[in-house]
Amino acid sequence: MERMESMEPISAHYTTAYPEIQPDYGSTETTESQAKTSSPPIYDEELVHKTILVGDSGVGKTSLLVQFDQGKFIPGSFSATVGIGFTNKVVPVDNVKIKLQIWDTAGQERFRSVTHAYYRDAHALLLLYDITSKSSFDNIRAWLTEIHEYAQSDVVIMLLGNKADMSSGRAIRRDQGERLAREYSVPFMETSAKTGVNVQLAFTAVAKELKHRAVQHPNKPKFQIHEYIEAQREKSGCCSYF
Ligand SMILES: Nc1nc2c(ncn2[C@@H]2O[C@H](COP(=O)(O)OP(=O)(O)OP(=O)(O)O)[C@@H](O)[C@H]2O)c(=O)[nH]1
Repeated sequence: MERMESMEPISAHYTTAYPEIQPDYGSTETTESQAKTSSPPIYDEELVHKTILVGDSGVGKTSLLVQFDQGKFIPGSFSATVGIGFTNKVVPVDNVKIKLQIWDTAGQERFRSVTHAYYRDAHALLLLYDITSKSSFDNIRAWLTEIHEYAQSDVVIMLLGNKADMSSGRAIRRDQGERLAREYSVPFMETSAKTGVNVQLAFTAVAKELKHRAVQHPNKPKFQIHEYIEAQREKSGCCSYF
């Protein structure tokens, strides 16, 4: 297996040095005492949620992250990601700051054993396919098998059909993405790293889910990521969920 130290940084604003962050969602003791007093749970803004972008090479993982981080799309020749690196983003949710540490992985097969090692302590995985690439969609099942093998069972998973702006080259209908997402009970939406459609929504929905998991109050209804996405879909008329 390749050693992480030997890998090149993905870009200037990423770093390959990975400080071992062990997020703490709050001890059981705290949750129990909060339940007894019914006091509202307090979100710890120091929490860092490890979020990983995965999917075949070329589906647009780096582009999605650049669009989310910098609000821009850099067209031109495709340069495959080497290794793995992260960028930190703070997402405001309900007046608190959710810290996402977003890892961009290399989709190429030769890096697969390296990226597996990162799944173990991931809190969220954004799994991408390219709506113009049937093979990237067909490979989603294999990705989900790997995720279930290497990631924690309670990891937040979201399926994204990227390059939604390329309607003329579409190979996968939206309802095919919806059906696959329904089969695996994961939220789904189509995104475009080029136009920015649903890019903020994808990360915000994940941040909201992670926040609610961290402060889940026994007397309060569970946050429904599907309903949240549906509400947003009504506004943008663009995405689906399950
Ligand atoms: N039209 C369009 N092109 C996109 C979109 N997202 C990415 N691309 C293009 O697709 C190509 C691959 O994008 P990347 O972001 O490098 O793909 P990746 O998934 O990070 O690839 P690996 O690093 O090899 O895993 C690039 O030429 C991008 O410009 C999109 O939403 N729309």
